[in-house]
Amino acid sequence: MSTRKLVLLRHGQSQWNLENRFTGWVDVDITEAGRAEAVAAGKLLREEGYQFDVAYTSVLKRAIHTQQVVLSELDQSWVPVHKSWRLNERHYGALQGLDKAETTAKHGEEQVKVWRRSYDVPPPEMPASDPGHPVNDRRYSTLDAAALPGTESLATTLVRVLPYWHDAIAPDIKAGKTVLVTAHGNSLRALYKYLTGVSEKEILEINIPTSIPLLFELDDNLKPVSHRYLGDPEAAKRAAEAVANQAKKK
Ligand SMILES: O=C(O)[C@@H](CO)OP(=O)(O)O
Repeated sequence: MSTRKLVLLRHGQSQWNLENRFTGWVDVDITEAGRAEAVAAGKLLREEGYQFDVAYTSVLKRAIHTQQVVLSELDQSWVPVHKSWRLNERHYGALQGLDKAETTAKHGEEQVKVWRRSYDVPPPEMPASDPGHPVNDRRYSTLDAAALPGTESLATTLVRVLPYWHDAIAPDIKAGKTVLVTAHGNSLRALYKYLTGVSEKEILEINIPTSIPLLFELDDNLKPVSHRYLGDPEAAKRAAEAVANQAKKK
């Protein structure tokens, strides 16, 4: 049996992470701090000798730019990159743009936790007439409009991530390639749930911090043998807790 390496990486701090707003498919960039986080992730991967053969990302610039910084830091900017909308963040529906703490003050902690972390309850839907709906965005114009969401739960996010996993990412890993996937808090939680098989209840407590590489070692059948954050485990734990607490009332 050989062990295959898959590194999952959430983008560095974005402008709306900084402003504590629900983001979803809104295409905000990383901040200077986010760029520094990406540099740090790249350095860590370089120190540990990672050599990627292929990289995957979403069609949102916070993930794309984070990945470019990481590959540049590794001096592996030549690595082929594939972008897909299927790796986008979970669509946050009508919550996109709202302040997380204000939303909690208005709707209560329990409701906001359900919207943020439950497995199958989607946030309120954004109508297709909203200029922010993906049917009105040129980058998705070649896709079937029926596939474009106005909101998503983690469960429906997983349904659209999985075909890309099976058709593109998994075959590369099976072919022995070392793969980097740079994506988003919830599209990565969907993949995390699929890979680890954690329950719908357990996934509620899983939070993915920005720009800390999460290494999965997989067997020949792509079953995880182990998974862990690279670098200081305590720092990763603290960063994940900070994500969980973002919706706390001020
Ligand atoms: O706003 C978002 O799109 C996500 C990730 O930043 O937020 P949350 O952690 O609340 O799911």
